[in-house]
Amino acid sequence: MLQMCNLESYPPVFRHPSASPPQLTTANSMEDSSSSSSVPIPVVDLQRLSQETLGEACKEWGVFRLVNHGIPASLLSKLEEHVRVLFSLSFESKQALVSNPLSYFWGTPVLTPSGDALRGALNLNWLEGINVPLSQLPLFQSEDSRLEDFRHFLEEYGRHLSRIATTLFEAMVKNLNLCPKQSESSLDKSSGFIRLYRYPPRSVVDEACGMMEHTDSSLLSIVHQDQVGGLEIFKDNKWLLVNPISDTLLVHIGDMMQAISDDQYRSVKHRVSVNKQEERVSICYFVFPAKGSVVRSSKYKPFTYTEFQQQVQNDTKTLGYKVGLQRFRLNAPV
Ligand SMILES: O=C(O)CCC(=O)C(=O)O
Ligand SMILES: [Fe+2]
Repeated sequence: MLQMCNLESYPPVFRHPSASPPQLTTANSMEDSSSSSSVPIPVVDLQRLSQETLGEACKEWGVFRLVNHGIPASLLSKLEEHVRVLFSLSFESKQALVSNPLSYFWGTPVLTPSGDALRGALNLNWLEGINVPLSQLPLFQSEDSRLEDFRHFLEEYGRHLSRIATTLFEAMVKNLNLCPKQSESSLDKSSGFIRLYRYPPRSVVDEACGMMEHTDSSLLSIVHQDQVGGLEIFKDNKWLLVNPISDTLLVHIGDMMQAISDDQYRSVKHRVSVNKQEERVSICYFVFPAKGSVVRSSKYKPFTYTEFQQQVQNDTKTLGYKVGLQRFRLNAPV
């Protein structure tokens, strides 16, 4: 039986009883897909930043939990509440209300630079999302007072995320002994965007996939997930469940950070599984290098983020998935 409570809020393609997300697959026979509930993901304290903990987390894991991040718990809970209310509106209302520069999408997390969904030929990701380019958020106007409040909370949350990303990035630059100029030219605060996601429940399929496995193209990604959980990371040939801990953010190293660290830091592979009973909501932030600045690395050919993004889009269109950094690796097998 379909457990979605508010059926008309879901995109039509998810409502049909026979519609199915793909199942979570195992990448190879060595891989154990069973998830563990007590994964010792490293914890980084933003108020007392330890270079040693940070460096180890980025090198060994490519992901860490962030505590003492300075975001008031009340802001996060109000924002999460607004996200739930917004997603619970009818599909048609969301299409009408979520307008430029925001965009509403479903079935894929890959968007074109103008915010249109880029669905690969292959698999439907069991999610809907709202894309929020932070630098353009002040342009978003709505007569609806709920959306005005929502914009206000997003702006406040965006300011915190930009502060956190800058602090972490500067610490990473130090940790990697990169020249300090790298810090100015590499993290472009105005590139930051927020993705709000809702993953509908799906009871008829075991191990249903909400978001296919991938690495983020960003420098850094900062994730807040609700208490439902479902995010999994790939480590030592195993998929590990990242159980939610309230008031704790999750920071992922992205592809751009892996490149500028000369592969010392790991862009962590992750995915999202679908809960059988409850919908899941997450609020994710991504930040990038300035589009035109050249990413230099001893491991990759020099490239700009624009070129990287273009390649990801082409691969998604033609192959159905992202190849990523491998496309730019020096001496990559042809
Ligand atoms: O929903 C989540 O927790 C993760 C989303 C994600 O991995 C992404 O948008 O790249
Ligand atoms: Fe991701």
